[in-house]
Amino acid sequence: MTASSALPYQRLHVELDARRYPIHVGPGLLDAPDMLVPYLAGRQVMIVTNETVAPLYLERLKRTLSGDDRDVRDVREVILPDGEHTKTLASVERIWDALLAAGFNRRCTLVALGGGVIGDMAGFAAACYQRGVAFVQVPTTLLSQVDSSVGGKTGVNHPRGKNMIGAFWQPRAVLIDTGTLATLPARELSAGLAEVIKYGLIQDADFLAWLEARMPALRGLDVEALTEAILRSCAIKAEIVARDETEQGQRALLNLGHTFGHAIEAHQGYGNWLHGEAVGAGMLMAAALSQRLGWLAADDMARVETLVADTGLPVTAPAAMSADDFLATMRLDKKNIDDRLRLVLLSSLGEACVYDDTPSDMLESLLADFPRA
Ligand SMILES: NC(=O)c1ccc[n+]([C@@H]2O[C@H](COP(=O)([O-])OP(=O)(O)OC[C@H]3O[C@@H](n4cnc5c(N)ncnc54)[C@H](O)[C@@H]3O)[C@@H](O)[C@H]2O)c1
Ligand SMILES: O=C(O)C(=O)C[C@@H](O)[C@H](O)[C@H](O)COP(=O)(O)O
Ligand SMILES: [Zn+2]
Repeated sequence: MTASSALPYQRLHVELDARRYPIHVGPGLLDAPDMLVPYLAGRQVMIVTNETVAPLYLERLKRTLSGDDRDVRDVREVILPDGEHTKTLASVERIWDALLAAGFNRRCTLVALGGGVIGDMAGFAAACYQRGVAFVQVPTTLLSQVDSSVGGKTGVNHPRGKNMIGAFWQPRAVLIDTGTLATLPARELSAGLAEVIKYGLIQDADFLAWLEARMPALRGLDVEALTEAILRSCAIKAEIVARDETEQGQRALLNLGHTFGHAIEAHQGYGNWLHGEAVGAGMLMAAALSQRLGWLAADDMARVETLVADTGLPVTAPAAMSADDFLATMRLDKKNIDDRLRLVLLSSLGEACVYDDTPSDMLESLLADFPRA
């Protein structure tokens, strides 16, 4: 971070009937037992992390969770390999194996320490272990802080499609220590900013304009700008999830750019392209299609292109991917109903819709014409 933060920690809530849970945001929260311990189900705690994040933050979290003489907890860890390609059922089995080896019961809590890959897998492991145990999200990438730690989508990839195996399973709390962003590689920061831009595009034109002005500060790790981006993003996500927890309707708007992006990720074998990068290119494809439908003006399209480029994200699709490659994966997308492709498109900047009537020749020509590199 470029500035040491005088900001206090802040808190939002996800309002899900009786299952309201907090999102704590602030610097140094990894060291704050008050923000974590009240959300544990019992004395058994399994931290799920990976080999990149463990050397950075595991010991601090263990100290915070371990308790004192009066209140001792059994805190274990499972350290998984790193990378999107490891987001598989086999990795989740390693979590279950560790839980059983430790003799953990239904009153245990899983704590996900890491990015979205760890959070999605730990959440899914928690959803299934002994038919469901508590879990807490401690996200350490920008992407996981603004998106994946909130809302309860958990799961793993399948070679044929992204997040194809999973469950909705909400965390008991989300603890966002903004200090962890200091160690995040610049490329991962840009990937996280893709999901931040998404919120502006789908429902907040003012936020979009703020992002255009503040992108250099965000990429420069300005702590106040990042904190504001996290709070505004989480507020939008929490509000959409509260309206439509299991994606019966409006939650699908959070999928802007993902139908195209998931096709890129699956085609690449979940390597090379980061999720946020694929979403960045996918949002450009969705915007370009919206322009062809006559919904987005050329000036608006240019604003989206400039913002995505200024974020350091790819503005082209992979050279090796044909229109048919895109369509093969897009046909398996979870949003589709019967044979109809449902895409999230932009009705204007700051407003999105789910649309299932795109003329197939228009989509095919967009997929063929979109720039490749
Ligand atoms: N559940 C949801 O709602 C949701 C939403 C968005 C994305 N996702 C999923 O999230 C995943 C992407 O998440 P991601 O972008 O966090 O990727 P990631 O989990 O792979 O993390 C990115 C990289 O950063 C490293 N890292 C994590 N924290 C770090 C830190 N503080 N300092 C240094 N390195 C650190 C990780 O080890 C990894 O190498 C995808 O699988 C995507 O499908 C899920
Ligand atoms: O929370 C949601 O809903 C989202 O769609 C957020 C997305 O950013 C995220 O990538 C999510 O995992 C995609 O879900 P999927 O159902 O399309 O696999
Ligand atoms: Zn996403």
